[in-house]
Amino acid sequence: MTDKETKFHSGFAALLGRPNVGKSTLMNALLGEKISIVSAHAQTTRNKITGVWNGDNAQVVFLDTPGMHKPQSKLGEAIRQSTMDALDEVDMIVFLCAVNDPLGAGDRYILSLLKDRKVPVILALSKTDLISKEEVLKKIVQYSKIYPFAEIIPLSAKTGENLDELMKCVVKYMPEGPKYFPDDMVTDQPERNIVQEIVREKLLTRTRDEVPHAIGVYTEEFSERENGKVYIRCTIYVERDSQKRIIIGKKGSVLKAAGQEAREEIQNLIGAPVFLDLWVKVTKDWKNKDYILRELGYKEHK
Ligand SMILES: Nc1nc2c(ncn2[C@@H]2O[C@H](COP(=O)(O)OP(=O)(O)OP(=O)(O)O)[C@@H](O)[C@H]2O)c(=O)[nH]1
Repeated sequence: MTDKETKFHSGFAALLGRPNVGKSTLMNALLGEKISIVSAHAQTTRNKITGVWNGDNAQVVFLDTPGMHKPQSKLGEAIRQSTMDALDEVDMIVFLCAVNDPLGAGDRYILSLLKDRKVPVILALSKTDLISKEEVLKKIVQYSKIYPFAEIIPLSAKTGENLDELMKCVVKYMPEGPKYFPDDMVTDQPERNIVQEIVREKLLTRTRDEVPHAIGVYTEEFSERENGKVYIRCTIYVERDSQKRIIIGKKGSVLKAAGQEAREEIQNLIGAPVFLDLWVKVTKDWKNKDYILRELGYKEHK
């Protein structure tokens, strides 16, 4: 074996893209485990989630970033800032676009944020299963004209097409380095955050038309009880009384069904029986309240 083959490569890769292009789906396909929430609804990924990919002689730590867009509120600003901070720490960027979306102002905005950064950017053109090969080729040409991408890889997280190719490419740009995390660790996201994301996903899938983006979930307590059960209490923040009524539903039906589904998923994840206690709290304009942003992990505690 030559020296080159035995060297270990490792580093950090940020996954970027407009909302709904399939970042979470790709992450899950690459890592083979549900670590970040997937929903047909845009803007569901709020926290910076780290996934760890292990290959032969290589390890890649992914930072799954929230959908990037021009900030409209303090929450939006905090999300964008945390994304930009993450970009200064990575070894490379994977910019994900859906081939069936027209190349638009949103993509150009993200690329304008990337242009001053020194790290290579790979363009991953996702959802190739949705259009013909000829159309995919046209897209590749179109994108190659607007940014000096290090590589362009068409892929589908649904069918698995070119996922190996993507990882080969990512590894190629990783510097020599240590194994940062043990093999069996897929994410370093604390269980509390995963719980929040699951509860939020279950509520959003039931209420997305009525309360889009108005829900924030915070895990107040996560403790193991003597009887072996895990007690979890979450507060669900909404902005108005009317939204609280929607979240709770007739005779508590919405909250109950969402809670039951979330509980089952959390149980599977942590492998212990769970008691999930959900409380809904109306906090006007919670998206602009600094203290709640801090609680939700978007700003440092002072
Ligand atoms: N046909 C097809 N659909 C896909 C593919 N990847 C993702 N999707 C679908 O696209 C939608 C959005 O996927 P997500 O993974 O939630 O997107 P995201 O970029 O993480 O979204 P945000 O969290 O809002 O930033 C879901 O309905 C997925 O099932 C793909 O390769 N092919």
